[in-house]
Amino acid sequence: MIDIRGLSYFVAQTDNLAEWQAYAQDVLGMMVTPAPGSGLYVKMDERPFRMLVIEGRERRYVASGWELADERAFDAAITVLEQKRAKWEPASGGLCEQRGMQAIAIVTDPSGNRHELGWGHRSDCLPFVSPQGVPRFVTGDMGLGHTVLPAPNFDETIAFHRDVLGFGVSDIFNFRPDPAGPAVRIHFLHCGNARHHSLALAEFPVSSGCVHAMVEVDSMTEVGRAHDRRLAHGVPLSATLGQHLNDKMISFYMKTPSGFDLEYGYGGLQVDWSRHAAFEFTRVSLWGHDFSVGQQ
Ligand SMILES: Cc1ccc(O)c(O)c1CC[C@@H]1C(=O)CC[C@]2(C)C(=O)CC[C@@H]12
Ligand SMILES: [Fe+2]
Repeated sequence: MIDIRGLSYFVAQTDNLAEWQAYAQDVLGMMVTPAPGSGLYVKMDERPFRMLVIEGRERRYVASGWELADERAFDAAITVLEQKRAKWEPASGGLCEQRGMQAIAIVTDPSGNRHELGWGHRSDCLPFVSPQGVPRFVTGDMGLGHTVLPAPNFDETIAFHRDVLGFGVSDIFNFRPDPAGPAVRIHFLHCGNARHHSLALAEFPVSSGCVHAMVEVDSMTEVGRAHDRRLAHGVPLSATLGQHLNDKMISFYMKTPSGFDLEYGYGGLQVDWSRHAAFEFTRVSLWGHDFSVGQQ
């Protein structure tokens, strides 16, 4: 079984790096440095980056970077990919250099999402000093947060993530955009850390390549302060403040310059997986999270 430790980083693309730089610094409260070669490193903890923004014509999500413990775990992952006859490709030296990893195996899931499995992140451990005074983001061994990816080819995509990549199902939601109409499935998946979900798969296509990515702060005050900055900088709101039923996260959603949403939250559940039983929940949130604001 592949033993993924957490969401290490994601890669987003834009035709306007300056816009992403201002968004990261002024709204998210994160640090920005040039990435090796080209692009931007967005830093939110002691690692050099957790988001890599590259330049390209389309504004979109490019890839999810998943962390393996060490070279032995990486070799074991390759063995599993071979055994399960999953197509994979080694990343070039240049790509590993830009991602700051020792080695990366690139896989594409059955819905076309790109995943980079890597080991040995490079770090100078320089402290995170937020330009907006955000004390800290909740990362460490729980990874950068979570990502929600489109999975129109749902059954095969879930099977790939469970049986090949080794994710476990945390819980499931059957979303009915029209209460009388058919449900679209959203499954929440965990890996080798306590975060309730590092990945969710949603049974619909998304042109930007991602439904949303989530970052977590350690106080409600910081969610409120981020919301003030969103408003001050005119960033469109995608869902109002609310609290999820499954992971108890209190969050709001806003647009990123790459076309997908970013969830900015506090208080996500940390789970002891040996005691957890997966369940189906029937409401998005305990309170709030009006997604209709994003449609206006
Ligand atoms: C339901 C849920 C639980 C925990 C989360 O971190 C989380 O993001 C969600 C919401 C998932 C989902 C979404 O992100 C896009 C818009 C969706 C499809 C809705 O309109 C309701 C559920 C939403
Ligand atoms: Fe989320």
